[in-house]
Amino acid sequence: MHKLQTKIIFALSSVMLLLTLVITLASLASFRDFSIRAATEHTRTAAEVIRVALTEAMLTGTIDKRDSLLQRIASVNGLDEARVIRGHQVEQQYGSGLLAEMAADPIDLSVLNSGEPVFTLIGGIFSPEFRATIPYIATSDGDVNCLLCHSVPENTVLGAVTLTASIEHMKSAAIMTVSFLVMAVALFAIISILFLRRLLQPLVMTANEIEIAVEGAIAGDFSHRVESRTNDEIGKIARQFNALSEGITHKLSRIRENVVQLVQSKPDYNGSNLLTETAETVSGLVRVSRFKQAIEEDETASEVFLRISEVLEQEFGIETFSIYEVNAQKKILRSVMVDSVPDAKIHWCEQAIHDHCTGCRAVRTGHMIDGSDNTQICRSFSMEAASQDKRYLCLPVIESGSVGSVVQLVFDPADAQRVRNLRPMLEAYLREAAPVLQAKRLMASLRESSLKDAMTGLRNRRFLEEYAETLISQCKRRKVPMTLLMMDLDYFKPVNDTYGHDAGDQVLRELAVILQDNVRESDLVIRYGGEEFLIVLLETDAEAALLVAEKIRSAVEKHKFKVGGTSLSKTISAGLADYPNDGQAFWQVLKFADVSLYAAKEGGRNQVVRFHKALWSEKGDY
Ligand SMILES: Nc1nc2c(ncn2[C@@H]2O[C@H](COP(=O)(O)OP(=O)(O)OP(=O)(O)O)[C@@H](O)[C@H]2O)c(=O)[nH]1
Repeated sequence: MHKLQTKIIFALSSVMLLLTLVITLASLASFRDFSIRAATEHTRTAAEVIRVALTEAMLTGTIDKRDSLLQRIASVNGLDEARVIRGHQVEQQYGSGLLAEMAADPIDLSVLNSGEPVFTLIGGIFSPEFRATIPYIATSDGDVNCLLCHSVPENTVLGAVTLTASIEHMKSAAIMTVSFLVMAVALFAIISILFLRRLLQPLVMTANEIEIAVEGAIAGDFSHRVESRTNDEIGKIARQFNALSEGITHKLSRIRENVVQLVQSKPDYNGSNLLTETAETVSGLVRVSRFKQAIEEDETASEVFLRISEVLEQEFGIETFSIYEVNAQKKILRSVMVDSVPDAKIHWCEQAIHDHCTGCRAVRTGHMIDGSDNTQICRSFSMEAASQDKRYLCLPVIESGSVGSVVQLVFDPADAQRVRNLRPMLEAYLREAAPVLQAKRLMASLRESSLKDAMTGLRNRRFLEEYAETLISQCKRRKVPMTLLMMDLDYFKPVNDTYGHDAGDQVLRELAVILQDNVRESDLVIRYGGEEFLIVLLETDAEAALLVAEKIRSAVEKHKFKVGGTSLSKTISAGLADYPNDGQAFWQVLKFADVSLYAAKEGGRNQVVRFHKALWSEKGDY
């Protein structure tokens, strides 16, 4: 049975039981009282009858026969015993009389002494009897003057009569009445309980349905409805509960739709808690928004990649992954992160994708590649990883319609479902990252181009201004030399004058290639001015730099510059100075290289001059 119903019926039964008990006790008490009163009256009457009979016997002289008189009276219905005892005065006047007429017990004695009647119940609860011991008091009033026969003062206790009467019939009547009352109360209780059960049924059923519906709601299922059975408050509760459930479902559905739009993928809520899942997705989106704010404030694309790697590791618990950056122009793919290690070698894919980014299926198709069931989907997935039964999921990061980077998750088959579940949220992160990465890359390339000379593709003077101090401090820290080579084409003005400015530009472009080809990749070739070039030879002392300068001079001398339809020979002059021998400050060494170049021009051009103190001493300290 249901708890509420049990409680109410138990309470009602208890009340009924208590009521029965009270009624029974009250009935018994009143029956007892009634029985005593009736018996008292009955015995008083009998006592009076005996007195009159005894007086009559005395007057008619038949007092000797009083014994049989008393026996006859005692046999009257309702009386069990009638016994007369003599008082002390009568005993003195007439002797002690019959044996039965002597005081038999303490009650007799106390009545004879006090002159007060005693009425009491005897015989126990199962066979109750009423005993009355009533005194006969001498009086001159009334029908007969007692004092005529008894020479005693008025009000003397002449004797007493003890009568016992059975009250068994009263007990039976009481039991009958009480039984009837108990049965009536029990009947009333049964009818009340049945009625109450019927009355409680809708309440209990509604409460049960609400309980089931609330349990469902706690588990995220708001589809349960409660039947409205009555038109009273219970029915109203059911209707209002349904309205509440519908309201929540409606609002939750709207929140869910919005969340679906934000995540751009319908989350799989099957068998899961809708409310908890939605709340978790919203929290996830808040984290995505914070992530977006953080990456927008980051300086470089590398920092953004680092944050993506932190999200993968800390939020999604993925420790094995790759992040690739696509260079669409060169069609190469750079590994920016492998298992949280920046700029690590390609590990989870075949190395070939580095030189051919289209080898990566995600780059080629621009779609997510799910290798959680079949690793053969992408041929570039590392054969070694596949042999270890690793699976993968590659998510392209689309920047303005093309793949800018790829995030590859690598996991065990047992983790496949978990990875599938977190995919929508990860995609939300990547969607936020895409425009930011694009902006960072654009900024980087703008910055790069602002530091480059557009015509020759060499670094420009602005670059030098930015990095000069860094170059010197690097050399100082690593205790390595550095030589600056200042170069200038000889008689370049006539080229412009004779062949035109475009021809002059072509000569400068070809010269830039010659310069670049004759130095190491780590050296810096800078277009310093119009036809003036600076080469920073890192970790190179002046002796070694002299050889490089000579090699360049010779290469320029041998080169045939294509100008218009014809070819042209040109020479170049160079001046060089080194750190730390010639100067300690970058701009000082540069100045000395320039002074040496001037000396080379002065010395007849097409030559290399190494700085020496004499070139500057006339001009004083730098
Ligand atoms: N076509 C072209 N000419 C340039 C550029 N920058 C500077 N020039 C020219 O380079 C010439 C430099 O001439 P000058 O400084 O007189 O020296 P030069 O004729 O090379 O003779 P020396 O340096 O003394 O051997 C000038 O005519 C400039 O106009 C450029 O970007 N393109």
